Amino acid sequence: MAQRASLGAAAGLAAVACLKHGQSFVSSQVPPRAAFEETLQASPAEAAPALRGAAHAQQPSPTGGAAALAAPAAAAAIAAAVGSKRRGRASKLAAGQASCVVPVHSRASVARRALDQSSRYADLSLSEEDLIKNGQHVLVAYIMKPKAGYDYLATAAHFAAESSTGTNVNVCTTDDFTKTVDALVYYIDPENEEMKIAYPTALFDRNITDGRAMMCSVLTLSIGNNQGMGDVDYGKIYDIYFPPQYLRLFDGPSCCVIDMWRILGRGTVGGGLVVGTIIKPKLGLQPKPFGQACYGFWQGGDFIKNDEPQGNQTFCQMNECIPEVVKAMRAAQEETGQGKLFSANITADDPNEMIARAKYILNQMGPMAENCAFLVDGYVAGGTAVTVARRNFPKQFLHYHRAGHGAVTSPQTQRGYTAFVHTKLSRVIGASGIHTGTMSFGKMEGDASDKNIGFMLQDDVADGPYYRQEWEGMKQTTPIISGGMNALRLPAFFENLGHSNVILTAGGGAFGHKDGPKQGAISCAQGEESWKLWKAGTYGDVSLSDGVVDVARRALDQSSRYADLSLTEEDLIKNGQHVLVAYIMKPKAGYDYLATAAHFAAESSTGTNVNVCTTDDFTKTVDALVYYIDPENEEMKIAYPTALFDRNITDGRAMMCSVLTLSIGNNQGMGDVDYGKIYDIYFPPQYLRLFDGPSCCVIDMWRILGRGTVGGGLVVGTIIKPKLGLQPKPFGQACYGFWQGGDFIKNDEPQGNQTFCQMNECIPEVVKAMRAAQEETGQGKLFSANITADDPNEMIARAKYILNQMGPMARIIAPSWSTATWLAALR
Ligand SMILES: O=C(COP(=O)(O)O)[C@H](O)[C@H](O)COP(=O)(O)O
Ligand SMILES: [Mg+2]
Repeated sequence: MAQRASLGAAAGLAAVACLKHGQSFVSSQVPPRAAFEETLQASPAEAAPALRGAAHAQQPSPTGGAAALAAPAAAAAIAAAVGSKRRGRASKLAAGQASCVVPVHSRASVARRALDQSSRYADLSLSEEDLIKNGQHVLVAYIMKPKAGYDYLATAAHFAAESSTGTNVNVCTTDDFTKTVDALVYYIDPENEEMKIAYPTALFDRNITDGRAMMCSVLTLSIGNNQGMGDVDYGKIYDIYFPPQYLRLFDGPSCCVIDMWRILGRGTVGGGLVVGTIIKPKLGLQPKPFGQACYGFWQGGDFIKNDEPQGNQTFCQMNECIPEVVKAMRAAQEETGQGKLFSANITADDPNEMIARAKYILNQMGPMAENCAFLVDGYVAGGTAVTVARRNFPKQFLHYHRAGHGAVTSPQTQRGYTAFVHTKLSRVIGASGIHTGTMSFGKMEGDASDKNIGFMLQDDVADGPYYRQEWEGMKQTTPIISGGMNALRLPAFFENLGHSNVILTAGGGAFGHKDGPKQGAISCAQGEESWKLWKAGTYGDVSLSDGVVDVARRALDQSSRYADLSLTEEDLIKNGQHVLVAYIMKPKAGYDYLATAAHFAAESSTGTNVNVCTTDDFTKTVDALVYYIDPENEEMKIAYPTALFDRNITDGRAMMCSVLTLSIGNNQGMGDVDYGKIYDIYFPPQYLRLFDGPSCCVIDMWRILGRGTVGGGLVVGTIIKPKLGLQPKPFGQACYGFWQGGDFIKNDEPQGNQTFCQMNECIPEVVKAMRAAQEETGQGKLFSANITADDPNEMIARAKYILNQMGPMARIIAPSWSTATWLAALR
């Protein structure tokens, strides 16, 4: 115990030595090895065993007592913070869990106090006009608020530092080059919480395979670690500007609504509304009724999409369902004499599965392949999944469904980015169409001013809330309007937008129509027609929206179907057929708790906001069920039958994106839900085993480090700093320096193949450093190389290149992966 306390004191002291007065722990001229020695000399003797391989004379420090337990105290503070986020729900914790919270000693101020870096990371004399004219920066406008007591400019500068080349302290490895790629705060308005940052485009990672840009790198910096900084209360992106030169390094869309118009025989200009639906029920149709539902709608409508969770569920496997769709399409085309369109969901965790699905579907479609779009759940599966579709199937319309986006875009959250930003990014990465909600005319969250989203997606020059974007000929991404839409709501929607050249997907609006889907489809086409007639003055002075919006938002009470409070958790767990999810959920003011919970479960499984004519007895066997509510503590628990979740066609295995699409998908933007957040999720063992789980862990590291396989203790690691801005040689030197005393180095999360530090020069330096350090210390060394990219082929190319360079040391490489959208989804 005494030994532990003294080590704790040492660690605390080391931290103080490094962070005191916000100074670097050494001057930047001192080489890393000497720097390390100097730090050690400032630490008490007990520090030596903790810092492997270093044996130097140590002097006891007079501040040792005060700094003691700094590290455990920090851990306690984190535990306390997590606890406080759960707002007093500690009573629900098992007694044993609560005991892990230890008393908080005075510490946080040292750990959290940020260096004022405004002299380096802010330049308020820069003009936006010049930045745009020079075309070398991505500009990002945030609403940002520092935590109480923090200075606005200093916090903004810390934000820019953490989002580019810095951290919360100065680091000895920073050189003159580094500073040339600093992100700079160029505007602040503390009163309105506005902050603008200019990111040099050189900061962003570029493919080794084709030199093109990747959105994950833009996100990793602009909305990465800055989302969890201790001195920032919140920071959310409201606009983002891409200089045209850099914009052109992204794929952009390859198809859009114009291709649909052509297939529908409407020419290529102003083809008007593509009348579409979503097969409802959302889940729970078997192949035959699924095909019948398609056939019914195509009697009157143009376009059908898989609802976003529909894929290869055990009860509706693709190899039975797609042939039914093809049959229905063929028949409908023959009978109506018109082209028909189908958007098939190919989302999966594994890109190979996505490609297998797409190929299978195109193959089944045969000569109708052009009539087939591919749907990707682009928020939960991330930009990588979108890129799989964009790059492997550029001839197919790429349908971006955004289920789950509300977790970061909702006006209820002050972090993340807005729906405007999310949809704008989708055009950059190549979506042909993306859901844009209904701009307040349907059931989901939204606002009439969201029509700006439509303009940014479709026009060649458009104004965002802060920036004017020139797209310079990049194709449009067509808005897909969806969420509680029906014929009655369309005219006011079009009037607000100013045109009807968009795609409609009305699920409940078609299958909830009292005369069935054919009439539902025809009524939507009439919605467009009647708006045109109204505009022409045919109906005189009549309001388009009176009495309509209210109906759109009022949810049906579905609690008799989607809630069963008599179910016990014990039995659900014993039966092993359900994934159980515990939420903190609050309905909007005026909504009943149980009814909203049931609507939440409906939207997350087999239902929507209205009853649909296609629901059958089988459907109800896979309903998600609310089995527990505690309105006072805002607690709700839902049991999801495992049969609801999509399974690979290639190997029958499970995929996490499907779990997320249902459990934290559209329910994140419902008009009657104030907020809903997952606090726990339980997987029954049978289903859990359908996931891959880890293949390696710290045990492998211990083995490589020569510590056996049990209780090998701390792997002492670092992150190469500066975060960005090191060129290959100094990068290798930084590695060499740390490996003199430590075990493990990771690429900082945005480091990849920046133009100033390309992989084919940097990795050889790392290999050289590793070889030397291993020889000199006689110990194994570990490196975690960042292989993140939008394109999985790029990821594989990186991994192969790195392994190849490592040669016999390949076993000690850990690929590191950081897709910001995934992290956001899981947050
Ligand atoms: O299934 C639906 C709508 O069904 P229905 O027509 O029955 O309401 C879509 O997934 C949501 O519109 C997505 O929302 P958004 O478009 O806002 O992303
Ligand atoms: Mg849907």
